[in-house]
Amino acid sequence: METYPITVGGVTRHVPLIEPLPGRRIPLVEFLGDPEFTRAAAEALRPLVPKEAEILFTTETSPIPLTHVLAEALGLPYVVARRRRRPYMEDPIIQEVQTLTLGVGEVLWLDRRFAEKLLNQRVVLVSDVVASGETMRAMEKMVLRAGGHVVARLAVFRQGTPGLAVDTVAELPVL
Ligand SMILES: O=P(O)(O)OC[C@H]1O[C@H](OP(=O)(O)OP(=O)(O)O)[C@H](O)[C@@H]1O
Ligand SMILES: Nc1ncnc2[nH]cnc12
Repeated sequence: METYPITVGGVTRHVPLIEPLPGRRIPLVEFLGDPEFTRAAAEALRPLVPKEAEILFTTETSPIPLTHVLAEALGLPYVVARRRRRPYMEDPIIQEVQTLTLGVGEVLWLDRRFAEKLLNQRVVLVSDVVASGETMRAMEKMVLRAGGHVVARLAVFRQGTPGLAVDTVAELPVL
């Protein structure tokens, strides 16, 4: 399998080059199962978190360990939007995502008991990769619908030109 080197915070990984759409190859970022890479990325993002931040908000799947490590370092709680409806969800916030970066549309789900944690809070959006920016846009809508205020949008890697402003610490190529 062809790989591509990606580096953040002085830690390098040779990750698979995938082709989610014909003629568009991208390095696949994955934090799951890699504590050293995850810690390096969280440390790189940490200075970008505004002092007034009260809670972090992320999505399944790969950004979860990243957000967990960052939240622990900051002493802040975090909330995770799911990518599938779970049977125990009550009155969830349901948000469509228009992204086709990986060739599929998505829906994000946030159980009301977690949405309540965002009410009147200063929220930081956290992701691993921002490409089209549509996932971030959907996350922001969810925070607004939950009654929170977004004070920063952060991702480790930027890929191409996202459709909204996101602070990042490294670039990914589209090959
Ligand atoms: O800016 P966008 O074009 O919206 O792309 C970025 C999104 O894509 C990735 O999720 P992915 O679909 O890989 O989910 P996974 O972590 O569950 O594999 C990433 O975690 C962001 O959520
Ligand atoms: N390079 C990438 N790695 C993982 N998830 C992604 N989503 C969009 N681009 C991605």
